[in-house]
Amino acid sequence: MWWWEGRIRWDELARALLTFLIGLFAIIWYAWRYVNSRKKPPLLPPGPRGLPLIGSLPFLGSNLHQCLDELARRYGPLMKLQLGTKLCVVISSSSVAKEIYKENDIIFSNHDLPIAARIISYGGSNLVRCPYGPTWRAMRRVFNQDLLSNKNLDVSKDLRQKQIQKMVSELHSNAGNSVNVGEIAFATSLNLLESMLWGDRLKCEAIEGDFQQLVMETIKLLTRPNISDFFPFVAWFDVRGIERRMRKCISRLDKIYEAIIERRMNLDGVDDGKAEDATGGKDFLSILINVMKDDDPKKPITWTNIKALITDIMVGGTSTIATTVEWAMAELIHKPEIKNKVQEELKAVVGAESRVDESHIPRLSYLHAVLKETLRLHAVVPLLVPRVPSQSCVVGGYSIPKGAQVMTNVWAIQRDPAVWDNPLEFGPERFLGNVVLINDFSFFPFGSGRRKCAGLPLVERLLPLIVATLLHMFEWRVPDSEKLDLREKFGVTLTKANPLVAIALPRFHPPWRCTTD
Ligand code: HEM
Repeated sequence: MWWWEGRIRWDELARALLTFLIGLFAIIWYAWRYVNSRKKPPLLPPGPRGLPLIGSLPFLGSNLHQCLDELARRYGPLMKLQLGTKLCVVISSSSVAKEIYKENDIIFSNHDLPIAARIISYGGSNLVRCPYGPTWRAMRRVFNQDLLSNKNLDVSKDLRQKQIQKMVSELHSNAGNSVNVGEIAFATSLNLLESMLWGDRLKCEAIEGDFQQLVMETIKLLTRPNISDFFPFVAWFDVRGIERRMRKCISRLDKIYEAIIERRMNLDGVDDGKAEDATGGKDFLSILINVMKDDDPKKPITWTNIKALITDIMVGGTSTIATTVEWAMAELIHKPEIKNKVQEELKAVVGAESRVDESHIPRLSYLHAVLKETLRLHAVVPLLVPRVPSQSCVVGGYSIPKGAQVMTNVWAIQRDPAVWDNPLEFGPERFLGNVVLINDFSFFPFGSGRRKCAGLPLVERLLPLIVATLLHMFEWRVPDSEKLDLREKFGVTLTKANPLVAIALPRFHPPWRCTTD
C-alpha cells in the first residue's frame, strides 16, 4: 500500500538521520573534550604534601633558607609549599628567577605585606611595602632622584666621614680588648644613616627619644615568624604579641618623627634653608620636606610617606649593612692571605697612615671583589623580599595563582654548583676581571627588576668605606678564648650564628694624616 511503502522509506530516513546525528554529536563531543583538555590550566608546582590545616609549617627548621634548599633538591627549582592558609612558591634556580624577575616583572611587582610590616609602614605607605602603582612610582622617583642621587650623596660626604672617624676613635679606645664586630658595624651604620637623615643636631634629640632602641626593636619584631600571618582567622588573638609590640613601636617612633620634623622646619626657616648643623639643608629630611612642599605632580608624597620612608632607610639599611660588614670581616680574619691582599691594595691606593676617603673607593677593585664574594656566599637577605603576583600566571610550565607568596632562595642560587666553581669556597678572585653580572640571575643579592633594592647607591658608598677603614686602620685577630666559626642564623637578615668577637690593634698611631684635609 502506498502509505505502508511510504512509512518504510520514512523509517529508513529517520534511522539514517539519527545515525548521522549520533555520529556528529560524538565527533563534536570528542573534539570539545580534546580542545578543553588542551586548555586545562597547568598544575601547581610540585611540593611536599604537608598536614591538613597547618601544611608544612611543623616540618620547617629554624634555618629556613637551608630547609627550603633541601626540599628543592627533592621537588625541583619551582616548588609549592602550604604554610597554614598561605600558599607559598619557592624559586631555587637562576632560570626560573629570570622568568619571574625579567619576563614577568610587572605581574610580580608587589611585595608581601605581613602584619608587623603593615603596622610599621603605616599600612604600606613606605617604599618597601607600597603596592606597585603611582604612589610607589612617586616614592621611588624621590628616592632615586632626590635622596640618593650622586650629587646629593657627594654633598653629605663629610657627615659620613665624621661617623667613620667616631668608629675609629672608639676602636682605638678599645685597642687590645675583645670587641663585638657586628655591634660596632650596627652602631656605625645606624649613626651614618641617622646623620644623613637629619644631621647631628637633630640626632641628639632623636637619641633622647630612644630612636635607636626603637629601630632595633622594630627589626627584631619584623624577624619573628607571626602565627597570625599563616592563620588570619586567629589574628585577632595576636598570639605572640607581635602586633601589640609593633603598635607600641610605631606610636613612639611617630612622636619622634613629628618632633624632629617640626624642629627641622623651624631650623630651616630660621637659617633660610641652611640649618647650621653641617648638612647645609641637604639632609634627607629637608629634601623630603622640600619635595612635598614643591607640589610636583610627579612626586605627590604626603607626611605619612615621609615618615614611612624614614623607617625604610633606618630598618632597610642598618642590619643589612652591619651584617655584611660582619661576614666580610669574619671571612677575612678566617683567611689572612685574602685580608693581606686587601691591606696591600689599601696601602697602595690610600697610603700608609692616611685615612680612607670615599674618593679612594673606585680604585679598590680587590676590596670590591671581596664584598661581592661576601654577598654571594652570605646573601644577607637570603629569601629576598617575597613577591605576590597580581594575577595568576604560568612560570616554568606550572601555575602560580594570584596572591601566592613567592620566595626566591637567592642564598641557594648563589651557591649553585652548576653555576659556580667551588661554590662553598670564599674566593674573591672569581669577581675580578671582566665578570659580567648585570641581569645575571646567578648573583642578585639586591633583588632584581622594578623592586630591586633602592638603597644600592648608598650601599656602594657605605659598605666599602666601613670595611676599608676597619682593615686599613687596624690589625684583627680572634682572642685565644674564642673560636671563629662561620655558621649562619636565619632571620630578616642572615646573621652569624655566633657573633664575631675580635681584637683590633691599631696599625698606625693617631693623629692620622688626612688625605682630604
Ligand atoms: C647590603 C645591604 C643591602 C641589601 C643586601 C639589600 C637587599 C634588598 C633586597 C633583597 C630588596 C628586595 C628587592 C626585590 O624585591 O627584588 C631590597 C629592597 C629595598 N631596599 Fe635594600 N638592601 C640593602 C641595603 C639597603 C639600604 C642601605 C637601604 C636604604 C637606604 C635600602 C632600602 C631598600 C628599599 C627602600 C627597598 C624597597 C625597594 C622597592 O620596593 O621599590 N636597602 N633591599
